[in-house]
Amino acid sequence: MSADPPLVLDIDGTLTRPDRWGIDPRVFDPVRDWEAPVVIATGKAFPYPVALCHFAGIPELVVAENGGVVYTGDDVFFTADRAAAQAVLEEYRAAGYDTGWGPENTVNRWRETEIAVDLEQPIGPLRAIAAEHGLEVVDTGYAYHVKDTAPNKGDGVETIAERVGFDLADAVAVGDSVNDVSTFETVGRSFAVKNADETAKAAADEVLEGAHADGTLAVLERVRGSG
Ligand SMILES: O=C(O)COP(=O)(O)O
Ligand SMILES: [Mg+2]
Repeated sequence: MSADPPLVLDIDGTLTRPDRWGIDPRVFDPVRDWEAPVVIATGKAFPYPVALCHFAGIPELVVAENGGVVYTGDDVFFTADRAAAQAVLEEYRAAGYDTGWGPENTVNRWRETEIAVDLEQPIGPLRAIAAEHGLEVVDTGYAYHVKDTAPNKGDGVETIAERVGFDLADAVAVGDSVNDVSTFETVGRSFAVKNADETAKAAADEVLEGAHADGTLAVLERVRGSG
């Protein structure tokens, strides 16, 4: 029997339940039993994917903060710092807005290279202030990410592949939004779940019939043993 291909999985919209929030519990078993590296590549802050790997019982191979933080299991790489995004937030606040997460939010508490803003907040002034600072705002459908333009998930996945020693051409990625496009461009086979945004759908090799974890689980079943 041939080996499983290396996997690159996004979290929100990809491993989640059809009602958007929370990991679909059905993904834990196939991910834990996967006989190849599984990389979690997310826009969420570093502790979230680390905890997901921990509780799933798999090695911690993590691209967090849209590529701002990369963890190979041995080394942590930071490809941006938070200062510029923090300055954008201060200016956004001075203009009368805020992140929308509340005063003691856990969304940004451990975020080291970018700032996330709730989708309910006005994006116009956020984009304008970010642009003045040379930063971009990425809308994942789950948050606005104020970030340096350089980091992306795909480069992070490449760093992990080099360190762990797998071939990117063999890897399979599943994702749902614009922040997964760089991943899709980096791996051999890419899949967008049905709920994916138009940018992710256009970049993927294939758009799945299943939404959220339904789509992802179907891919896992299909590519298992095909590596
Ligand atoms: O943090 C977000 O906005 C989305 O997270 P994701 O990249 O895991 O989908
Ligand atoms: Mg996502």
